[in-house]
Amino acid sequence: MKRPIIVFDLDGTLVDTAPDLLDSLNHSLVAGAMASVDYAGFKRFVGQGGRVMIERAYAAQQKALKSEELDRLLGLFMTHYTGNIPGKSLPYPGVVEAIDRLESAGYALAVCTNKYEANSLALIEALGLKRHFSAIAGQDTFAFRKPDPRHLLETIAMAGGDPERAVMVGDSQTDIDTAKAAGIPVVAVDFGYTDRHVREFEPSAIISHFDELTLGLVEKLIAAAR
Ligand SMILES: O=C(O)COP(=O)(O)O
Ligand SMILES: [Mg+2]
Repeated sequence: MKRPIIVFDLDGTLVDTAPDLLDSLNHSLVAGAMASVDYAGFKRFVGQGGRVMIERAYAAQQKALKSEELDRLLGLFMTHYTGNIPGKSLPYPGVVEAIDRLESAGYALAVCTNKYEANSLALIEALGLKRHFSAIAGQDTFAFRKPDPRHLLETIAMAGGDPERAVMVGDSQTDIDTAKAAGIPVVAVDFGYTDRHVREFEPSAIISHFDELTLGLVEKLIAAAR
């Protein structure tokens, strides 16, 4: 029997990875003779993985970027980021308790992220959370990635979850658009990485702390979606 499932985004939702992503982004930008970026810039550039983050930083500084140079800088970013895992990254307050609560109630848990799969696995493992997740799918796990709804639907399938009893939890427009396109209710956290408030993207619900991700809320969202 397929299980009800909660699918989490990773960066900015389950784990506050900003300090490490920002350090690695700036490490690669400085190597490309670019100005480094601050947290506000980072929040605009993150969301589609390292390659797009570097491309967006160049575009914001109106600098041309050849594809070989992008490959080189992405390599530097990846080596720096991967070698530093878990760095300063920590789960957001209440994540561990929410995981326990949902698991005890019979929900399968999964991660659907635009981070690379290897980095996602290494980070979740280093934080001691891997055993809780039935599937961890990154941007390179399938041939498509968020906002393509198949990334979410295939993650649910990989985890043995029931798409009719599924909820996505995310921090960005990408997550909200993905879930809506998949016909799955979506809870937005309002503390993640987006330069516009998540309410503008009209998620099914908004929470400001994982304590608010109650069984009552997910049951209500699943019932309303059927
Ligand atoms: O690292 C990124 O760019 C995005 O990662 P996320 O999908 O887990 O938010
Ligand atoms: Mg995110």
